[in-house]
Amino acid sequence: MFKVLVTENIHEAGVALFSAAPDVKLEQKVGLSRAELLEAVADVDALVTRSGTPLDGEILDHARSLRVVGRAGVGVDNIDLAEASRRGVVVINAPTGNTLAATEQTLALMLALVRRLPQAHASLTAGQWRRKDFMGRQLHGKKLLVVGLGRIGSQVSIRARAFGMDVSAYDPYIAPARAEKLGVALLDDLQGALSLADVVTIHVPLTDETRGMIGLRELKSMKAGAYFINCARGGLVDEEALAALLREGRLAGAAFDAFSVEPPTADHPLLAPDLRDRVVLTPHIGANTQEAQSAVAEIAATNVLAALRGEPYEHAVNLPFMESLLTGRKRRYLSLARKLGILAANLLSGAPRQVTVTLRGSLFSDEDERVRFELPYRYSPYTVSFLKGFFEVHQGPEVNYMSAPLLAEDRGLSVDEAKGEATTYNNLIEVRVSDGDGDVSMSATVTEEGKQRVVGLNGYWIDLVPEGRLFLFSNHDRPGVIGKVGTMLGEARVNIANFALGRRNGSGLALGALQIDHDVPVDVLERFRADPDVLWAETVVFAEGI
Ligand SMILES: NC(=O)C1=CN([C@@H]2O[C@H](COP(=O)(O)OP(=O)(O)OC[C@H]3O[C@@H](n4cnc5c(N)ncnc54)[C@H](O)[C@@H]3O)[C@@H](O)[C@H]2O)C=CC1
Ligand SMILES: O=C(O)CCC(=O)C(=O)O
Repeated sequence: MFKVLVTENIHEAGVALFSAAPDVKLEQKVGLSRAELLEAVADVDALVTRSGTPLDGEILDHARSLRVVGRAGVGVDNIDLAEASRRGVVVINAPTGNTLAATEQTLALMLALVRRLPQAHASLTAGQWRRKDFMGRQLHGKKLLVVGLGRIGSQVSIRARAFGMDVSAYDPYIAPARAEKLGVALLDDLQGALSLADVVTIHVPLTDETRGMIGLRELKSMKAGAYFINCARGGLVDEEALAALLREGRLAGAAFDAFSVEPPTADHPLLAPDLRDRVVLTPHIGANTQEAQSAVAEIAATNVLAALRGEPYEHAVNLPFMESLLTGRKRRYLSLARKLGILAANLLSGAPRQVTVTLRGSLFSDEDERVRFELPYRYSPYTVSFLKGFFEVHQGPEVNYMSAPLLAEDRGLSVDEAKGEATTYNNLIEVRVSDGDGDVSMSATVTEEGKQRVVGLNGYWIDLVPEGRLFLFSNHDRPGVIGKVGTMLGEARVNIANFALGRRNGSGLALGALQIDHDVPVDVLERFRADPDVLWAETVVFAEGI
């Protein structure tokens, strides 16, 4: 039975899916204090939230059984993604469900702002009839700047163009072709773009990069008499600076649906009584339509249930890739990369400083492995899998695909990736990892029959099956060493299943790799290491099922 806790009001469409699930025990507790939330999360498998439940490290610490967080909406800035990832908690959002609701709210705010509808309404309902006081501006022919041309920004652009607006956008992360298709001019300089627009609307997520991206400098770059709309997130815009520019009359008006503190306190700069004529403010209701709420709740519930049940699901925001979407062949390489990580962690003597993963061959050239993890962890699945294997040797099996890139970051391990042409093998993964003093290099492939092979180790060509228990050593290439290995293992009653040797011509050194059926006793290993012909020796164990 999965215990699912819903901490906010989500639409009945989502609640019904949980209630109907025979394997779910549903609890809905809305408006919990922090102390109550800490207690309530203790034994839940999944949490479902909207934007009002902050999920930070402390709460995640209390949620010991938590595996999935479902966010019935888009923005996940209320969830500490890194902390969730470190604990192996998958965060799933519902990015498509409320796009049109937020779009329509933006247009509603824009119209309300330029025609001063809330002020006119308030005046009329107060018994006044002041037609000449409510002289507005028309949108037709005006320049609109859309900051963030994603789902909502695109839909806003389409509608603004239908109003006869001249639309441009600032979004360094989208393809120019996309803007072109929308009939939107893509500008690459934010300050310059701001200076041209009559109306600016922002639709970016709140991230470390975007926090405060519209500060005093940016607001001052805006055209005199322009309008600013924020139907995205508080924290993107310096509200204090905006209020000051509105007060000076430099900007004509601002409409906000989201605030840096929600609900905003009475002394919030945009709530100042002298600005009431110039602002339109709504209490974060951009996604509040029946249709959007029903859609996001259903999307979130469906995917949370699938994730709990181990079935394929969509919209995980902190998973570097979906293993189930990779082909069988790619999954063989994924597991091979993890084994290279295990091998490297056993062979490297110091703390890792730098790793380079090079993928060679056509298997790695397509784009279906697009990494969706938050910046700066946009690594290929194979790099992530290598890191997982590497860290699990010393950190234990709880290291997962989400936490592995974070562990690299935490430990100051610099990760580089490269792609290249294949040569001897159709596809090949090469890894070099260094600890500052020395390094370990490996290359590995999967044969046509699907067999994994390590074909290069520290510059030696070798043919090593990375399975079960391995005994690896490097030695002076002199007669008698192989005999000593056989005698030593025989005396310790360790059976040899496979024996691979590599030589580097002219080096006078050789490398041996044996597959063995049992562990080598520690004293036997130490005696072998002490042999003057032996440079180093290690045993490596690959758990079954990797
Ligand atoms: N007021 C409300 O109730 C709602 C607010 N939102 C907010 O709107 C945001 C946008 O939602 P979607 O359009 O669905 O997201 P999206 O992910 O489709 O679009 C975001 C766009 O911002 C761009 N971007 C990221 N960093 C940028 C930067 N530094 N400068 C310029 N562009 C940048 C991205 O490239 C992307 O194209 C959400 O993250 C959420 O915070 C979403 C739904 C409802
Ligand atoms: O879910 C909410 O409470 C608001 C919607 C929103 O801001 C979002 O989806 O990012």
